[in-house]
Amino acid sequence: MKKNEVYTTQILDLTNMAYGVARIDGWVVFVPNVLAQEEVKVGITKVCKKYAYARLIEVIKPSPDRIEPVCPVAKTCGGCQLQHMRYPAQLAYKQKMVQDWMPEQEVRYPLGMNTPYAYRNKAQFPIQIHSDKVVMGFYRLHSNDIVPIQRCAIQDPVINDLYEWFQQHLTPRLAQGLRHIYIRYCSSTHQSQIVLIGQQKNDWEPLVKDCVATFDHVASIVYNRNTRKDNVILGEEYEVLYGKPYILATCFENQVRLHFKAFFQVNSMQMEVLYQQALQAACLDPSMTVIDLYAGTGTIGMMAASYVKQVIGVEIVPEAVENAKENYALNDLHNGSYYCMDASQFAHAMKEQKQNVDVVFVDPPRKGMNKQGIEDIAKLDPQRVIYVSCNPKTLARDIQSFAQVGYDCQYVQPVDLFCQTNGIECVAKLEKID
Ligand SMILES: C[S@@+](CC[C@H](N)C(=O)[O-])C[C@H]1O[C@@H](n2cnc3c(N)ncnc32)[C@H](O)[C@@H]1O
Repeated sequence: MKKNEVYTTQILDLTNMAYGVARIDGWVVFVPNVLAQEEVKVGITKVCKKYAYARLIEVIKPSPDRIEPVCPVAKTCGGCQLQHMRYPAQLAYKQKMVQDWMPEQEVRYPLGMNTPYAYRNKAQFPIQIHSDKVVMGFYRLHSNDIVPIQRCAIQDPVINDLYEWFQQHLTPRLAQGLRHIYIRYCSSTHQSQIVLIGQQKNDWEPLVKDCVATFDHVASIVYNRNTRKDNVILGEEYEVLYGKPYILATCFENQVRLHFKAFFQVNSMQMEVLYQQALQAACLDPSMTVIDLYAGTGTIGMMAASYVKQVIGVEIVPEAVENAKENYALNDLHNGSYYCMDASQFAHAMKEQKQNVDVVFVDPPRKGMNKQGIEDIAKLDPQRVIYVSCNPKTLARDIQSFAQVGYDCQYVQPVDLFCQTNGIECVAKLEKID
């Protein structure tokens, strides 16, 4: 098999990265933008030792699940892998993907959105200067080239408006040294935040004034200095150019003070569906002590706080911990204490104190938990662990580790927070084996 060769083939299946799988002359070939059972014409783009990649040239026999993507750059932009698939088929695909990672678990049908577009409350647009022109957009799949999009179909329209405004107003002089513009918008409070990320601060005062005068929802503009050479987007130092370093969001009836460095689910509507599932699985009562590990700004803990005796929260980002403490006060909740610490180390230290714990919520980043942390949680002897995860692969691994220390997974409920993409959130209910 050689690069640029053209083949007609059948797509057998989709991988969890939403690549179609074909078998051509004994080679496994991965093709984006196709669906299972389709007959397609493809061109080979890369040949590795045992497999190859190809691009779609033509769909000869389309799947009944194929639709025309809403976005004109869906095929080239790396953001959405599934825009060409009907939404019910996306949900079925995600259920199968989660089930494939954990064949022995009960994986329920994913809870999806009625309108699976315009949901994202946060965007990070890379910026480059080419031939004295500012280029903003999203990265092309597996590349650092920017696809200069017009409006993104999964972003909140307010973020698209801000993005268009910056496209028009950022001159090469003002964009000098900038790497990203990060925009967050909370529709429930109608507040947006803009973070200019780069290596140098430019004369942005007129731009800031103009932006604030144009959009009544802009509540915060921040310069974040990032001189790192890797692909971590945010740096440590920052300077507030307008407003505060945080904006206000909501989670259920609670107000959430949200620092730009603090995590917040990117789909606010489905975040509440997800947390409702976590709450339901937790079966809380007023005598209980609950731990909220990987707590962010305290959103899960605050939701639980009114049902239990006390909540103890742990989070590693200091600004998020500060927000969590402020958020309890803001919402007149008095039974939460939050600590800035590594979650596993906290579980270890708590075990020494022999404190009674009834339910543990864990919501780690994509890499999941470590075995020691899981063992230490088990030594706290909670009745149940509610595991919220954005990565079914590490969730499957950690469910097995919990099983080894006496916790049985009762079910896994996927919730679609990332419509049109191959991402999925899950809630797993783990119960102590008596
Ligand atoms: C998926 S987010 C969940 C946040 C929060 N539960 C929410 O829903 O908004 C994971 C959080 O874990 C935090 N984190 C990452 N590594 C950590 C660690 N080793 N110990 C404690 N928190 C950590 C991150 O800063 C982030 O806030």
